[in-house]
Amino acid sequence: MSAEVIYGKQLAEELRQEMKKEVSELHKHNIHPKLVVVIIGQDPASMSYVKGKQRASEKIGLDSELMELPESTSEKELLDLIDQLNQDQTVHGILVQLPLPNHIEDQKVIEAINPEKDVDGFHPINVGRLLTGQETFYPCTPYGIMVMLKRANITIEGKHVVIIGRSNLVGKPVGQLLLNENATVTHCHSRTKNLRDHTKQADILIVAAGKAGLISGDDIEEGTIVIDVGVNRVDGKLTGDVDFESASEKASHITPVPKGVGPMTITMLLHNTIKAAKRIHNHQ
Ligand SMILES: Nc1nc(=O)c2c([nH]1)NC[C@@H]1CN(c3ccc(C(=O)N[C@@H](CCC(=O)O)C(=O)O)cc3)C=[N+]21
Repeated sequence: MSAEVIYGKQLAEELRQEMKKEVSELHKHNIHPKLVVVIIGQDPASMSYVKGKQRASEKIGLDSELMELPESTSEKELLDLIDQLNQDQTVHGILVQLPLPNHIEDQKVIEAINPEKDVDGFHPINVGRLLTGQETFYPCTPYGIMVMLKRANITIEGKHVVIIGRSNLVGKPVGQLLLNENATVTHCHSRTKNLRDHTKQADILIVAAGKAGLISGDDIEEGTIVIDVGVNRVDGKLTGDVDFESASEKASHITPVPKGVGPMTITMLLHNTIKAAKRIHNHQ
């Protein structure tokens, strides 16, 4: 079997066209959704992601501001800035690019963001809402994965989904979203024994481990749906966690890297920013 490739990039473009129309409608009601992205330091990979977010925001007509702060920024300075952005009526979404330098505690920064402006969906309030099945900002990568599965007409209810990875950003929340939609979810991670025994049982395999080449065709059964969330740089090239060539011979569906999950992550960030603006302005 040769897998159907699910191109997040293509779906992302469709969705962004719709969002562009929605933003111009909001402008007519004097609502100008605005995203502020804060980046500390100059890590080249992080810089390239935030530039991508910036470009995508502008393309659909969002107001967007990139705040580039030096590596030497103190935790207090960052928290003060967040406080300012929380109070700024013109700002609807705040994203602080992770990872942060070692002298700043990620969780402290995440908790400082007003949950109503938390377009990443990382604030404990929003995490708790997701856990209890309430309406909230869903983290962008997990949300993007759900939209991709739906648009590919993949049924989630009753499926056995195996997730490799348990980060707060991807592994845990994607498991929660899938559980909320009645999947049976298994989480594997770095201490899991006999990983292949688990991956072979997956109807849907989500790989978010951050290890290039972790999964190959030998690790899955025929007909598995494979979602590759890896963003690894190997010899300067972006590659996922899955060996695409061997896995696509057995999978029924597979996402590539690049052009797979990544563009959907950015798209859901745009979606969350529009949603934040509508909520703050009490618009429908
Ligand atoms: N607060 C926070 N929120 C995040 O959502 C967040 C973060 N920090 N830190 C880093 C990770 C990583 N991430 C990506 C987003 C888009 C692509 C993406 O669009 N990738 C393109 C290619 C981009 C390229 O070639 O460089 C693709 O896969 O086709 C990748 C990675 C968001 N993250």
